[in-house]
Amino acid sequence: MPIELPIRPLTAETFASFGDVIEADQATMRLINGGTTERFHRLSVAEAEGEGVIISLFRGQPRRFPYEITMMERHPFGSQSFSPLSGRPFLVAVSEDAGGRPGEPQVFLASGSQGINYRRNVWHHPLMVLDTVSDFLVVDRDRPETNLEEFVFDTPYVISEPRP
Ligand SMILES: NC(=O)N[C@@H](O)C(=O)O
Ligand code: NI
Repeated sequence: MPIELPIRPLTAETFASFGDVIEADQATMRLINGGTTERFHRLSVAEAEGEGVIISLFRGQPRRFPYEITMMERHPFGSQSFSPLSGRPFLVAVSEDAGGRPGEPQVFLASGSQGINYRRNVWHHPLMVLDTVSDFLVVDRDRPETNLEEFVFDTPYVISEPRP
């Protein structure tokens, strides 16, 4: 029987042990370009060992609910960020590491104005888009085929509804 997972709102505090939330944080803001632009500086840092950092666009198909989380993945040699280009909310599922395997996933609802950057080697579920096809700007390490570890759960988890 799948284990039900609750959804929580995404905040910098609740996400801190997994990575950073990319959003307009006034504490980081500095005015540039003659005062015409607000720069929210250094919201996160891209990490990549042995390969360059690249920028890609992911066009994700929406997940159907109830949605089973049967696996998690991680990227041992680099961080991975997702920033919504379509301005649409999406789900983020992350796990603490429990002796080389993911613990119970924690699920967050990211708003359309929030992105996330998974720190290097953090267990997460692949992109979970809601409702309609959505585009995301992704910053991560080049050659993803050499930077992927996956784990399949014995017992799946389930997200019944896409909203808290
Ligand atoms: N495979 C790929 O590039 N995407 C995943 O890493 C993901 O987290 O969506
Ligand atoms: Ni990933």
